[in-house]
Amino acid sequence: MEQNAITLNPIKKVEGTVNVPGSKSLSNRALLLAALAKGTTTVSNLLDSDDIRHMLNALKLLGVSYQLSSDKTECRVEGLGGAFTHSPSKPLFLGNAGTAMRPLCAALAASDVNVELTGEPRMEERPIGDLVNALQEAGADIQYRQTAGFPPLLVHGKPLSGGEISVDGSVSSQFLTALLMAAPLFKGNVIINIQGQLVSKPYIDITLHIMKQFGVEVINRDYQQFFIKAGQAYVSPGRFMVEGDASSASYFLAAAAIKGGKVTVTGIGSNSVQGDIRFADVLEKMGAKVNWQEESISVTRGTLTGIDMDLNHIPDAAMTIATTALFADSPTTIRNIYNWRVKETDRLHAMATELKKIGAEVEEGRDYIKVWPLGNFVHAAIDTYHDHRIAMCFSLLALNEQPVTINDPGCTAKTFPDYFSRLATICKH
Ligand SMILES: O=C(O)C1=C[C@@H](OP(=O)(O)O)[C@@H](O)[C@H](O)C1
Ligand SMILES: C=C(OP(=O)(O)O)C(=O)O
Repeated sequence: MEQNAITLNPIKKVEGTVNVPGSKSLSNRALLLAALAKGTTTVSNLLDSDDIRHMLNALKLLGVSYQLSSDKTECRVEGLGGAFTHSPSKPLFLGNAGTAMRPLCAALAASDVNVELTGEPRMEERPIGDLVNALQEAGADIQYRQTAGFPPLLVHGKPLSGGEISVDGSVSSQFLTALLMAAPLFKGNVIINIQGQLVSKPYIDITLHIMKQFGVEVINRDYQQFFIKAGQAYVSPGRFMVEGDASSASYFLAAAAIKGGKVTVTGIGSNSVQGDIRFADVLEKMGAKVNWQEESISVTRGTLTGIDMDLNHIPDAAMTIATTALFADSPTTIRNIYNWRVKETDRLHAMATELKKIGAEVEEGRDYIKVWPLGNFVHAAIDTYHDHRIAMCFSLLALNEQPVTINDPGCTAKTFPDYFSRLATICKH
């Protein structure tokens, strides 16, 4: 259900500290590996949001036992000690959570279960064919319920023997992540060869990092080939602490770069395994002052200058640059972001459309966006296309002299349900 629009009044200054909620990428990976591991895992600082709820609901239907704390940020998962064994009584509804759909598809294909994977209408437009092809090459039985290459899927899981498989990495890194996380369920050695140019590469580092925490080693041959030796199994690390979400941090850091005051985000810092912390380097390049601590990042304002950069390595946080660019003194070009088009919405088109509404000059290319600085903002109602990041990026427009209206602000529930109230804690009007 859509929420009423909110209007943010012009913000004069931002100042303060925000503790960002747990990382979506780490929360869903941790829950899945905890379910497959031997032993009990306590996942701490779990994100409480729609994407995580979909993973938790799916695990419950798959017969995984867990206890969730009353504030839903800690989960004690009883590991199965191997593949799933229980076929759910109804389809697993995974909303629009790529980090649930893709990894569950691979893990279930290698488990002795029959299951249907469904999602929101947009999920039925988000590609999964490259992952299904790779799994079918490994002997998996997966069928498309409606349209070839897209969910919903019927997975007739069975033990898979392993061997050499290839996956195209040029649409989403989540396909490779899914194969890597499922590989220890295969009986033999697994060799994964990458075809095409691997996108969103740092998310693979998150995957390898967490697999290691759960006791599985992957040999990474320069992101071209991955080798997972047979006989490895996930073992609970006891407790897994989820770091703060680096993409969620980007909005507060950008606000400081535009109109600080000093803003500090805690729960994430120089120690992070998430590629999206490199967003702070981009802000620095634009002219903001960035201070790194092991568990926090602080930003203060600078005179912002436009940049021309390939931001394929930070696809989610790169959206924040597209609205920050309005406040710079020269144009900004964000390159190599074709896969913005296959996420929560066609983000390249949506960003360009909404930026134009507030009077900005924008060029939308096949795989890039160019944004010119804006002097006179026009008050507009921003459509959010069920995309949490559009809502959060465009909230930054209130750092000018005009208000901004955000339609359906509740869409931030995908990864950051209380985003607007946390933003309010650092705003001075
Ligand atoms: O593996 C992950 O946790 C993610 C990978 C990225 O997707 P792509 O690999 O599809 O770019 C990112 O956009 C998404 O929000 C989370
Ligand atoms: C692309 C995103 O989500 P998903 O995990 O569904 O791919 C995102 O959070 O920006």
